[in-house]
Amino acid sequence: MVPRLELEDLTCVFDDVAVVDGVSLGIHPGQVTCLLGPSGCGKSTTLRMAAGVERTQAGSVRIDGRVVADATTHLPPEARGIGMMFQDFALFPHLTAAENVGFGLGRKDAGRTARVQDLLERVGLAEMADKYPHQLSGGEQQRVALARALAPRPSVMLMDEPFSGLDNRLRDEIRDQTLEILKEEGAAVLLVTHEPDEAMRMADQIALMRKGRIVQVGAPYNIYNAPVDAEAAGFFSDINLLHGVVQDFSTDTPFGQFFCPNMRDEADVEIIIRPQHLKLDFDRQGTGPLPTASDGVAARGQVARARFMGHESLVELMMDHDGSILKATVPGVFLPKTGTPLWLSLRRDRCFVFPCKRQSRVTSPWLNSPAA
Ligand SMILES: Nc1ncnc2c1ncn2[C@@H]1O[C@H](COP(=O)(O)OP(=O)(O)OP(=O)(O)O)[C@@H](O)[C@H]1O
Repeated sequence: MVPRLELEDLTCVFDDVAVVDGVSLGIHPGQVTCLLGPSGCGKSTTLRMAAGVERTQAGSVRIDGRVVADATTHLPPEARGIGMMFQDFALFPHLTAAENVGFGLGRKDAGRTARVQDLLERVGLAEMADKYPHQLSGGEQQRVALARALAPRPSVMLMDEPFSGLDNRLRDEIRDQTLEILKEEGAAVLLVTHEPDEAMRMADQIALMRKGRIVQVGAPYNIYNAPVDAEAAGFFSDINLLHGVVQDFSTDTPFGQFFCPNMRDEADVEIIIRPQHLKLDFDRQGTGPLPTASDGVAARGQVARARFMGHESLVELMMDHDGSILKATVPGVFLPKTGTPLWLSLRRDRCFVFPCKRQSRVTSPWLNSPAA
């Protein structure tokens, strides 16, 4: 099946810098794709090229197989059959909620009133139809903006940080409502965000972007559980990072041996693990837990700090073997005193081993860097 929205090799150069560099992506009807990445990586510029607000310098944008932009073609945004929603909502202040929603529908459109009414009901604002934007809360304005963007039944929805103006309390609820309506409408959705949680919550597919390029595309589960590199892993959560050196396709660590297939001898490697995949155990007069196949060998440290985070506790251990700090999270309340000896093991199926990309070679092979 041809994707409804196809970006192929999109490139945008500003002042000799490629801020978007060969981006390709396909989005099917009813699918939400989140373009996720740090500030300045080129997400909005990509979206703006898809919308037609920014000219496409190289590559192409196709909607339902039709070229709407390439080096020689440029359909304006209103001729592309897209809905757009940006972070400032940009409602017309002199129009009521109902008039805002109906704005993109022709005055002679027979179904106009019914469509406006239906959308206002679905976003839970039927009672607010005659209110002006300044009489609505931030969350209500966001919902009017959503209804307005969806009113002409766009085949593609382009959304740039559409929830960033909302306070935290409202945001989750509105995200869920928005997702439900987007799914009902069946548009292909490209949503820009710099928040991993938002992408995990909303996306069928996440496209992770860095320095103008897409570095990984996949379902949230796959991106989280099989990151392409340490930076991708660190984008979604705090991580622990151990360094190792390859010898005979493996590296030895105080937590046991890790395989390093296809890596040459003497190569530096990084072993990444998220804090929730470390296991803590009591000291038992210095003996610690026995090694197991799934958790490898345990290593000892002393509690440097323990904090209660709400639904879990974060324990930082200073490791006996090199003085580095490793972080482990434990469900519920676990607040051992500073200096308490504890043993730490790593869930080996949750460790990622990557060639080290960093330029500076570390002095201690087991040094744990601050989380990315
Ligand atoms: N019109 C422009 N002229 C020159 N540089 C620009 C222009 N628009 C964007 N840039 C630069 O391109 C880079 C990418 O910007 P873009 O807005 O696409 O990033 P982003 O990933 O959406 O960031 P954010 O999450 O902060 O919005 C930035 O370094 C930005 O300064």
